[in-house]
Amino acid sequence: MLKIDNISKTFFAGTINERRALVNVSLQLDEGDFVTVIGSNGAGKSTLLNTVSGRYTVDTGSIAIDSAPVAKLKEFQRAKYVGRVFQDPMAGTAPDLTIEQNLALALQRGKRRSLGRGITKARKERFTEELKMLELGLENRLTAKVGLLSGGQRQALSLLMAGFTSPRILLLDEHTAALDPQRADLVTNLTERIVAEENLTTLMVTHNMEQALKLGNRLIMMHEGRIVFEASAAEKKKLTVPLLLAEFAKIKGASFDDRALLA
Ligand SMILES: Nc1ncnc2c1ncn2[C@@H]1O[C@H](COP(=O)(O)OP(=O)(O)OP(=O)(O)O)[C@@H](O)[C@H]1O
Repeated sequence: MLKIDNISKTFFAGTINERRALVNVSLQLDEGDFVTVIGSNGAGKSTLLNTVSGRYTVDTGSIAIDSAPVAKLKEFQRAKYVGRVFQDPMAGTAPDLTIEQNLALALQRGKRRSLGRGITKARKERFTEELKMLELGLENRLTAKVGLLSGGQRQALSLLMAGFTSPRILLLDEHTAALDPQRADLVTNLTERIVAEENLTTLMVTHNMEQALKLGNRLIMMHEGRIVFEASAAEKKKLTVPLLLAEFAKIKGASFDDRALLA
């Protein structure tokens, strides 16, 4: 489904600001795999998602979605494969368009865009049904501008839109981090439901360890551009927050020792 093979990405290579964001990263997701990604600040988590979505191209290595090589495709050319929800609730939806216009746009993703004939009666019915699922009452506000919604409501809508056309890969980048605990729980539960119902292959970055353990069937930990710890489905079931923290400590200690050795 998603095959990331030995990719590397360095920003500002050869300058004083050089940042090795990804170093020889390989990762394979089978259909329906839901991998949670944790790691310290600057570990390369967002860059990993950005190289899958096409926001950044890789320096070396390859990425295949459904066996099709995509590493050289531009972001818009990958849009038909990839659904994405960002940390910023404002990023996934268009504030000046109504809820139904946003949903119509999401349906058009990867196809030729045309807003005019986007909102048919049949579509309105579908939108109403899908919005009911969110249990936020948005089905009664189809013609309300999205800019009027709360962050949590927008994030729930973004998630619905990202899952709308059953993307081959769903990328979630700290998509509950900016929400208050109650809304974060709501969006977390919604994520679980949408991913399960659509059997979406998903990569989710989170700083919340409980969320990383609750969601998904596999887990990876990144540090300094590398995947430093991987839990398979069976291993993930046995993981706890203290065990993850112990892994973190071990890895940070190890890299400190490495640096000490180099000094
Ligand atoms: N567009 C960019 N230009 C320059 N450097 C970048 C860019 N994007 C990321 N980096 C650098 O690449 C490294 C990895 O960043 P990335 O955002 O992927 O980390 P992250 O694990 O998502 O961190 P965080 O948890 O803090 O969001 C960092 O050193 C960062 O400064």
